[in-house]
Amino acid sequence: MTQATHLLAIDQGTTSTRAIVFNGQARPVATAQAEFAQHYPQPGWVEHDPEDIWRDVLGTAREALAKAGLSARQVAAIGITNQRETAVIWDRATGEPIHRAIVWQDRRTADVCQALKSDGAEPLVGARTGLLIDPYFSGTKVAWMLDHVPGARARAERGELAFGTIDSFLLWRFTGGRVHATDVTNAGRTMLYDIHRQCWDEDLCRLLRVPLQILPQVHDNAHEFGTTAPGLFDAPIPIAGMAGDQQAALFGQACFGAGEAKSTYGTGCFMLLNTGETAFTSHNRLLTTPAYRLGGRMTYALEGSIFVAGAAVKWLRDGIGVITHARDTDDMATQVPDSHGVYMVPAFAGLGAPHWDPDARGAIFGLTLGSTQAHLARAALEAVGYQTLDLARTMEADGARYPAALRVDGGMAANDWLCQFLADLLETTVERPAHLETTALGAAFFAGLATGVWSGLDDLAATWTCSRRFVPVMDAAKRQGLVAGWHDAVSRTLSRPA
Ligand SMILES: Nc1ncnc2c1ncn2[C@@H]1O[C@H](COP(=O)(O)OP(=O)(O)O)[C@@H](O)[C@H]1O
Ligand SMILES: O=P(O)(O)OC[C@H](O)CO
Repeated sequence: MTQATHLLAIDQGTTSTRAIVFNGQARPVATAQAEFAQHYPQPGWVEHDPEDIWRDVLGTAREALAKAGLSARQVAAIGITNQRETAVIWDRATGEPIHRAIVWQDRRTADVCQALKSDGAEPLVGARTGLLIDPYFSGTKVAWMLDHVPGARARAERGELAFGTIDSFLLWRFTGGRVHATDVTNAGRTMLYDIHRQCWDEDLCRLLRVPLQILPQVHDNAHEFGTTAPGLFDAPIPIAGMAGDQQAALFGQACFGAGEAKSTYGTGCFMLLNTGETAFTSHNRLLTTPAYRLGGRMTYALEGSIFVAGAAVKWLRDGIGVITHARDTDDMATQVPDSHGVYMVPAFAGLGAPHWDPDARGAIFGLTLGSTQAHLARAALEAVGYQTLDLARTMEADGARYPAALRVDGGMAANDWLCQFLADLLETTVERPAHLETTALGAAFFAGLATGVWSGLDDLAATWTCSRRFVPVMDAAKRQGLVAGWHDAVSRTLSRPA
């Protein structure tokens, strides 16, 4: 009999989908990737076509297995990790989405959120979910679809529709419509899930006008969720790991101890600090979120969420054509001694932590006739550093035990200039692992734990290796000057005074 020793991780991100095959030593052996279309039907709206996502997930999964020369029989399990909060509603009978997915960056429900805040709902939402009221989270997006797709609310109340974040939609498709489930980390981003009692919250469902019958079942991250339907692969594969991408990255970075943190630089940037079994409450507008649940035991994290990191670089490439490749920014930032006083505040999708200003919009300050493309590129990278610094300082202000070294990952962490700038600004060591695909690795870890490929966290921690450490070298006066300029730029970007 063929031994199943490999794991297939699906990383369904905001701009691309990756499938990576890992061997039993947690080394990637084959990767397939596909970028997909972003839809911006109105300013501030962002949508994805769930059919594009499913096509790419299946396509990249098959391609990665083929590249690895593996049969599905040699795969112990699939682990799914996903862009979080993005909401899909589909018909249970046909599996067809009733609307394009509303993406986490989408701001269309800003007014609904403002009304909820004005009605004084924020303390209840905070106490139950660990979140703030913001269009970022799934709940108001779900209600929007039920209200705007003709007949949807009535169908939802009759039990004909299912809601899920991307993980849940993919699980439904992988299992041929047999399983409607999610995991605690994705449920924890809906604004409908009580992260302390660990169940859907009826009061919040009523408040947000989301019928309970459309919600998925919620499980641990390492769990036998289901098995792939016949015909998808040359043999059925169990789906045994599921987690939101930021929590998967924390797990893939082996940040298992309280006080360990990582920052992931993809489309956005998300810094998560493991706080152990304590759900740490922020007094400075950070989020409390499930980090992972194993064997029914929850580990929590404190999270700082920045909506635009790599997205600013993508905008330089696709929006205004200043660069050809994202990686060009590394050389361009090095070519100039500084940003020439240019600051970019990338509030393209409002501002996340610690400002939570959905109405702020992006701005570039300090342009002169001497400003060049290189200055713009450098300002975009610098903005990512400054925003990370704001998160780190906010965590400190909350009294959270902050790590001695910050582990970084995500596509943008390949940028050496950015990693050095982060070390300089944060005045801390920045550690970059040998494999930047820690999000996918985290999903593989969960799937491997559920199926016995790995026996416990010690096994996983032993696989983590650092490829490069960046240590701070910038002098204090320079740093303080730069940071003061950033705070001035942010204060001029906020839609209301800070
Ligand atoms: N070398 C680089 N320097 C700067 N930005 C980069 C680099 N490589 C990738 N990026 C940016 O990182 C993002 C891709 O990272 P990825 O982790 O794949 O994102 P996601 O999972 O959100 O789709 C893109 O927005 C891209 O512009
Ligand atoms: O696509 P990413 O990797 O930037 O992640 C998106 C986040 O999960 C949104 O909360």
